[in-house]
Amino acid sequence: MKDESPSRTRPLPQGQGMTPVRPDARTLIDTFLDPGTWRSWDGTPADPAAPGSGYAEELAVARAKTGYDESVVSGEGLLDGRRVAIVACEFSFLAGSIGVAAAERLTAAIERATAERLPLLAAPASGGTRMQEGALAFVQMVKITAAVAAHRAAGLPYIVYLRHPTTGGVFASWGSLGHVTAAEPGALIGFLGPRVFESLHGYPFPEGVQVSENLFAHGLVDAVVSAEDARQVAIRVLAVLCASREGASTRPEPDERVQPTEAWEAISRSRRDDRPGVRELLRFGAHDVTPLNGTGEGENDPGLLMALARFGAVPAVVLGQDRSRRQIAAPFGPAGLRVARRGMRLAAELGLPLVTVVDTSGAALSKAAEEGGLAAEIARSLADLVVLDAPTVCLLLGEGAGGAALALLPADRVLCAQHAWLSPLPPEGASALLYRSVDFAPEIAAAQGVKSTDLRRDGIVDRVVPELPDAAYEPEAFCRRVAAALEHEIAGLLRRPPADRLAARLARYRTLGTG
Ligand SMILES: CC(C)(COP(=O)(O)OP(=O)(O)OC[C@H]1O[C@@H](n2cnc3c(N)ncnc32)[C@H](O)[C@@H]1OP(=O)(O)O)[C@@H](O)C(=O)NCCC(=O)NCCSC(=O)CC(=O)O
Repeated sequence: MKDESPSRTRPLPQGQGMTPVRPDARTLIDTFLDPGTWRSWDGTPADPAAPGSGYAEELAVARAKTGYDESVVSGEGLLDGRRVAIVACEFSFLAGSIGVAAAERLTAAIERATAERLPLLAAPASGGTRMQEGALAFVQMVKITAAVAAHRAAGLPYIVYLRHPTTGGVFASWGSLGHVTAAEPGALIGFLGPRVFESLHGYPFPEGVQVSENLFAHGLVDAVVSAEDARQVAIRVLAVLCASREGASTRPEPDERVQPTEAWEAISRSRRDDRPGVRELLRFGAHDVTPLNGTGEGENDPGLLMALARFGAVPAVVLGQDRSRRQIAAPFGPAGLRVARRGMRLAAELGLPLVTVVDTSGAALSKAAEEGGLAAEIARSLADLVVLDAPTVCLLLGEGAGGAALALLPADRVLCAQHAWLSPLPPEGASALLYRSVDFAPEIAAAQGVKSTDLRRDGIVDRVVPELPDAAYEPEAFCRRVAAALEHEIAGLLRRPPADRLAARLARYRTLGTG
């Protein structure tokens, strides 16, 4: 569709910095899609205004002024060669507000995307419910939400790019339901519009709250990116979310005999500062990596890295305890587990394999962690994982101390790096518990069967990935070896019927130690 609109861009409101312009809906769509591939799905919208009314006049003026026939645009195109559906608001048309006709256009487009099994991209920018249409407009958010929920329930991706400004019922419905959500830099994103707030209360809404960057800081959006970068994010995300779940056959499992190591030596090696962690695993062993941010519900934890990625051909949601953040952040706590549980839901909903990476010296032990529900969150994580409706692989990568490790353990297949370990407490803690002294940690570690080969012997681990002779000496090669093992395991799981996979997982944990 060729754009004839006179309002291709809009100036930013006062006080929003120096960025001079924001793209209108069609410019945004042109930025997103491959050139020349856009096809509109829009028919002539119904006219909700009584002829001769003030509202009819406003609609006529908006149409003449903007070149748009309604506040939303819908259609399809190619994104890096992949067919996608797209819906976007045009703010210059009555503030991108949603009345019955706009809601109908949105809902029909979402339903068509679902019927044609297309990934859906949404780019709202709106003052919310159209005030001229009142309560009937207000309840339209329900049908839009129902359509989004059905799209997601069909296992289809929904990606949201929040633009300046997104407020009210739009933010509180289809703007906040993305599997992945990005926001425009410096954009005003909030529930109640600040102008309305000030008029109602007589003082301004606090500055710096309803802005993309603050939403990111609170784990409410995954990224703050320009429209050009949002295109690249969407391409990478869809490369993972739409990747084949067939489980292409990989090379046969290599014979990975490992040299036996003393437990204490393994523990010492696992604690080296230069040992590769989940970040190095993703850098050297994965591609199409997109970090996700926070719970989407107002919490974040720098100790938990969540990302979409591919290992070779296979896609995955990766949830990893991030050793690189230990020095600068509080230890992994209940918020980290809530972030992890978002990743689990994402995997289950989209049928994506899940990879958990255990590398923790123990959970946060603090007032905040206790009051934040650490134990309950470990329990919920265990409960979610053990019955998760997705192929799951756990990688014990380094330290594996206590409930924080256990919370990410249950999986169809469990891999363990040669010098990784799993223990109910850090060995020093176990020594203190039994002997009121930390001095017996090496002996206790040896006796508790915490090292990789012991874990494999006991059926807790399926496969040990060698370190030659230590992951810290060969980080790149080690990470590639681990990634190849992950790809192999995931591909194998994808080839199994889901019901068999789940039954085998439950049987494994039912019989551990007794079988
Ligand atoms: C979105 C904004 C921050 C944009 O500020 P700007 O300074 O850029 O623009 P502006 O305020 O001059 O608005 C541009 C024009 O759009 C109109 N306008 C804004 N929002 C509208 C709406 N929802 N319905 C109908 N018209 C609307 C304004 O009156 C103005 O008209 P003119 O140019 O003629 O003067 C602000 O408009 C705002 O705070 N809007 C209210 C947001 C909000 O609280 N929505 C909740 C609605 S109830 C809802 O959605 C349900 C729910 O909350 O669950």
